[in-house]
Amino acid sequence: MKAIHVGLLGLGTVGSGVVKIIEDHQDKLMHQVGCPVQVKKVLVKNIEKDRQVHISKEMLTTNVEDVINNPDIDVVIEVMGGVEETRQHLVDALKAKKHVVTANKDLMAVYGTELLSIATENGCDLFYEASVAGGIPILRSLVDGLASDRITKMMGIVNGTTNFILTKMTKLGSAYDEVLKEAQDLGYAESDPTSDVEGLDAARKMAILARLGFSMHVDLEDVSVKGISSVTDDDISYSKRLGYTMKLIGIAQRENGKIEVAVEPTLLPETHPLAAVNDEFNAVYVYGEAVGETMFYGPGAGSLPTATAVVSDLVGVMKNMRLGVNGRSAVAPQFEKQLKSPEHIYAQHFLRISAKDQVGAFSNITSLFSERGVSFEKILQLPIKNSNLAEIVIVTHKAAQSDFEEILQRLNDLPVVEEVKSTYRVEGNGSI
Ligand SMILES: NC(=O)C1=CN([C@@H]2O[C@H](COP(=O)(O)OP(=O)(O)OC[C@H]3O[C@@H](n4cnc5c(N)ncnc54)[C@H](OP(=O)(O)O)[C@@H]3O)[C@@H](O)[C@H]2O)C=CC1
Ligand SMILES: N[C@@H](CC=O)C(=O)O
Ligand code: NA
Repeated sequence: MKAIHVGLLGLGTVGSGVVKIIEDHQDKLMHQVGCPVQVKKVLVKNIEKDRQVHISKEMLTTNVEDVINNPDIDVVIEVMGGVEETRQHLVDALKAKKHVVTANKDLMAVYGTELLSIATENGCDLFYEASVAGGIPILRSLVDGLASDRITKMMGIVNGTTNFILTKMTKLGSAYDEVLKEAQDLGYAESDPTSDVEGLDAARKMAILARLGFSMHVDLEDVSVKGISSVTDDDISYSKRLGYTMKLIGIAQRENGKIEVAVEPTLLPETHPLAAVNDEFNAVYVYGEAVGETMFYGPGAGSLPTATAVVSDLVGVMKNMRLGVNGRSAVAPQFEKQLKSPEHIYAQHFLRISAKDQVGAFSNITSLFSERGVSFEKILQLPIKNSNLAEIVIVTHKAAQSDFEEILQRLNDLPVVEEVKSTYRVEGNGSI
C-alpha cells in the first residue's frame, strides 16, 4: 500500500494545523483513502524559526523546487499566502502534474479561473475550500450539496478578524486597536491586517462565492468594498439604541440575471440569525429558489479549523486518485456576467447627521428625502451638549442606491447640515 506524499508550501498558522491533523487523524485518513498520508517536504522562509509543531529540520527547505518538482510528492498544499510568486509556484506544480490544495483567497480571487483551467489541462485537482469561511464546508455545499438549485442570494460574515473586532467593541466596549492586536496574536488576521479591516479579504471571498453560486465569472473589481476602520463607538451605540447590531456583511444577490456583490459594515436587527454570529465565527446564508433558506456556521479562521478544510480537500484529491478521476471537477461558468446598475440596487440606509438645532432644519432635511420618494422607518433627534447642534439619526425604508447617493450629496450642500457623520446599509428587516 503506497503512501500518498504531500509537500507543504508554508508552515505558519494553517500549515502547522495541517501537519497536526495529518498526524493526529492518520487512522481516519487511512480508513478513508486506504493508504498512509505523509508530509515529505515543507517550504519555509526561515529554517531556524521555532515551530508550533514538532518537525525535523531535514524536512524543511527554502528551495521551492524541493517541493514542486519533487518526484516523490503527489500533492502540494499551499499555505504560504501571497499572490504573484505563489501563482507561479502553483502553475509550475500543476504543470509538474501535482494536485494542489490551497487556502489562498487572495490568489483564487484573482487567478482562480486561470489556475483551474491549467489544473484541468494537466489532469490535476485544484481544491480551495479553506479560502472561504475557513473550516465551514461552504464551497463544497454550493458545488455539490446545492448543485441542483438556482442560488439567488448569499449573505455572510466571511471575515473572522473584523467579526472579532466588532463583537468586542459592541459587547465589551473594547478599543479598536487593542482588539485588532488580539486578533493578530490569535492568528486570525492576515500578515497585513489592512486587507481584513478594509474589507478586501471579505471581498475576495465574496467574489469566489459569487462565482460558484451564480456560475458567472465574477472579478474582484466587481465587488464594491467598504471596511470597518472608520466605524466609531458612537455608530455602534446609536445602532444598538435603534435595535441593530453592526457586522461586516458580504452580500451577493441575483435578480433577472443581473448581480450585485458588495462588502460593507451593515446594521442587522438584533433578532437576525447573522447578528448572533460572534467573535471569529463566520456564517453564510444561502437562498436557493427550490431549497429556500439555508445557513452555514462555524469557525472562519484559526489554525485547526482552517486546516480541517485543507486536509478534507486533500482527502478529496486522494479519493479521486483512487478512482482515477482527478482534474474533472472544474466547470465553465454557465452565464455571462451582468452587473446591476445603482438604479436597481435597493437597500435600507442608516444615517447620522449633525445639523443646526434651529427651526426648519428638520423639515429641510426630510424634504430632501421625500423629493426622491424615500421615506423613514426610524428617526431619532438628540441635542449635542454644549453646542447649537443636534444629532439626527435616520433609518430609511428601501431606496435605490442612485437616489440615496444623490440625497447624500445634496445633504452635504444643505446650509443647516454641519456634517453627515456616517451612513451604513441596513439589511434583514422583514426577511433575512
Ligand atoms: N490564518 C487563518 O486563520 C487563515 C489563513 N488562510 C490563508 O492561509 C494562508 C496561510 O496563512 P497563515 O498560515 O495564517 O500564514 P502565516 O504567516 O502564519 O504562515 C505563512 C508560512 O509561509 C511561509 N512563507 C511565507 N512566504 C514565504 C516565501 N516567500 N517563501 C517561503 N516560505 C514562505 C512562512 O515561513 P516562515 O514560517 O519561515 O516565516 C510561514 O511558514 C494565507 O493564504 C491565508 O490567507 C485562510 C483561512 C484562514
Ligand atoms: N484573516 C482571515 C483569515 C481567514 O480567512 C479572517 O480573519 O477571516
Ligand atoms: Na471553507
